[in-house]
Amino acid sequence: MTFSVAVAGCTGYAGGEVLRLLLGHPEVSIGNLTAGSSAGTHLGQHQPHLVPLADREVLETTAENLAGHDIVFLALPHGTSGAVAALLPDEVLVVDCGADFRLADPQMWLKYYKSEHAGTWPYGLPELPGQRETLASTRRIAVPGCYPTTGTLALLPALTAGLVTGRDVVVAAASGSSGAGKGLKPNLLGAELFGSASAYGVGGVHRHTPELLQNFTRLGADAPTVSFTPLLVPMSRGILAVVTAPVVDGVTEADVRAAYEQAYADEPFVHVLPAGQWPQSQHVVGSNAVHVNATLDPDVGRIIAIATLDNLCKGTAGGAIQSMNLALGLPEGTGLTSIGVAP
Ligand SMILES: NC(=O)C1=CN([C@@H]2O[C@H](COP(=O)(O)OP(=O)(O)OC[C@H]3O[C@@H](n4cnc5c(N)ncnc54)[C@H](OP(=O)(O)O)[C@@H]3O)[C@@H](O)[C@H]2O)C=CC1
Ligand SMILES: CC(=O)N[C@@H](CCC(=O)OP(=O)(O)O)C(=O)O
Repeated sequence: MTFSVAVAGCTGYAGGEVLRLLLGHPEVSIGNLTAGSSAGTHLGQHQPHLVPLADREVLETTAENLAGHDIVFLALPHGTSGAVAALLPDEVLVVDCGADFRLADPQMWLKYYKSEHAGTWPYGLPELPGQRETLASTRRIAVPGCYPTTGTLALLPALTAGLVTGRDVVVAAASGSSGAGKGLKPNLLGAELFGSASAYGVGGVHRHTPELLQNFTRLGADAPTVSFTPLLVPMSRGILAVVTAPVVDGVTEADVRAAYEQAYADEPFVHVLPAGQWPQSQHVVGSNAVHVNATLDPDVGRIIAIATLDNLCKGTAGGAIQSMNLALGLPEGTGLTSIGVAP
């Protein structure tokens, strides 16, 4: 049996990557494709790389067009998914790539998104303790933001092993421009982007800050604090996060090494690099892999953890399909690869 899938937001970067991966997934068949103002056009005009789907008509995003499928992916702008999801039957597996259902605290939603909170769904990060069991029995999945996935997986072993408390965490993460979606933003025009690196969302205002804190709490931190600064760098895909945090007294380099190797020993997509080798975004492009490494800076008593992933793959569509597989009872890695493209 194959599962039929509809994709809303098929003309965007996230929707396009969902479709690229679904085309290689042996257990699904691709049904209706919908978007917003592009309705009535053909997918090939927007996603020329998805050749087998080039002649598909892009439909309007309505309940009727999304009905009759086993699975619906929503790859729509923030604040759009809630209304669409409300129209879908409970038995349909709905996977939201947007932020609408990620946060548990409505006050945090209001503070960072400045709109009404749509609700909270199971979080699509299987690497969190106990999360595979939760995902296995759900019909609603909130796919994490790309920075929170990277920052959380960078610090997870240190938090779960009790090497850090989760206070005074600093995350600086550089993203490729596809993270911003297809819509042009002033700081993303070609002349400003290429040949230049820049910071944005500075001063604790980026909406992924509460998502990082929510994840750190989930990993055992008591009242965590984080200073998160996103950076835009001239590459199309990829995120590289540098995460530092004070270690508790007595933690050694050997403790750090052991914590990372143990935490990820059985993870299919998270790879701890050999000691002294540091993640590079190029190595995970096109794959669902996360490359991680960590060390101790003894002079300042801080752990330095570095992680990289492809923002459109493990950071969005790949992570979404990994969680989908769990919810469908399929092997978790179906249709996904941990092998990147290099150089
Ligand atoms: N890019 C990334 O790395 C990541 C993105 N995400 C999330 O995925 C979602 C999509 O992001 P992304 O693909 O980057 O964005 P894009 O701007 O590239 O694509 C947006 C998509 O939504 C459609 N759309 C826009 N407005 C509406 C509407 N009112 N009704 C129906 N469809 C609409 C667009 O269709 P049309 O062509 O008709 O305008 C397009 O298909 C966002 O919530 C984003 O946060 C999550 C993690 C990472
Ligand atoms: C470079 C860039 O602009 N990145 C996006 C993050 C994209 C993402 O993963 O997050 P959401 O799903 O929450 O949109 C940003 O900072 O808004």
